[in-house]
Amino acid sequence: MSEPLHILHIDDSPDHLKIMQFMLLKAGLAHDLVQCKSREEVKALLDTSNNHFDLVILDYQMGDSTSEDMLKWFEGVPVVVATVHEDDDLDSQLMKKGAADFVSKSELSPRLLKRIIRHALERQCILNQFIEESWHDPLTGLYNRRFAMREITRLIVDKRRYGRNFSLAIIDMDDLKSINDSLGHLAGDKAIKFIADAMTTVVRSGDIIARFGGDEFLMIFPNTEIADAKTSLLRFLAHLQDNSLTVDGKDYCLTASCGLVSCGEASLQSILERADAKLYQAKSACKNCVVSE
Ligand SMILES: Nc1nc2c(ncn2[C@@H]2O[C@H](COP(=O)(O)OP(=O)(O)OP(=O)(O)O)[C@@H](O)[C@H]2O)c(=O)[nH]1
Repeated sequence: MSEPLHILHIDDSPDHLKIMQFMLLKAGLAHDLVQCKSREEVKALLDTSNNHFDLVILDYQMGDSTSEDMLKWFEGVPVVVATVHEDDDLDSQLMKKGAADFVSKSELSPRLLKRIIRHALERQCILNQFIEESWHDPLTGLYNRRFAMREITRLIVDKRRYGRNFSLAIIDMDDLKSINDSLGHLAGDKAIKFIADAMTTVVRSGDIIARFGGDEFLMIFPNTEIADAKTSLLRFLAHLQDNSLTVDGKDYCLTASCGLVSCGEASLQSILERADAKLYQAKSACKNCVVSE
């Protein structure tokens, strides 16, 4: 647990805001505290700044409605729900919806608060490790297809909201089957890893590389026009030409084919279909090339 902790406390009662401030002080955890009185204040805070919080303490009853919907607003951050309700089922109901813990305001003490915060942070740390692993491909260490789909969907929303263009390429290794057949499956795995490392070497920070499946990869270029994305892909192919894979003391030159598209107002499905069509052209032409729209 790295301190000071950045804690966001949300409660519509001025008294409870003061009590929580006091409890946190007495709990003796080094922290800085941001407090919000309404969901509008929270929204504005999350929209306008680059705030990252380590922990959120959320009042269950906000005005006439409950704050259950707000549990989704803090992905990857533990949310402890505090309430005056004495409902035996409410805690498990809230945990199922993503709350890290639940505390009754009438039972709250600095000691209990400190324990709840520590446990919530430790559990979140373990959970985040699992989440991180679930986004990665074990062979290459690259992001996996599931992560890539989520990122593309996020970029499509960004494009609609802010007009930011992005480019995307599907990359398919050339002739992996013949490597598998002649050198064995382990050498094929080594070749896949070699291609993945080459991609990692040439991309700019901020670009996203994922293993799409088998010997196919995705390169996603946020805020990038197609000409710049093409330059990165050509750099990648040149890197493959200049560096060879060594298996049993022999060097092998690997190549790949790339289908590149610019992603304007389009759906995930149509972006992938268009990129796949360009990849097909690259494979049909001569392989070891980039075909773009
Ligand atoms: N070693 C290894 N091989 C894989 C893996 N995933 C898929 N493959 C193999 O990769 C090959 C991909 O075949 P294709 O893409 O159809 O053919 P290719 O030989 O790469 O030829 P082109 O794509 O036409 O250049 C198949 O033989 C798969 O069995 C993997 O994780 N490891």
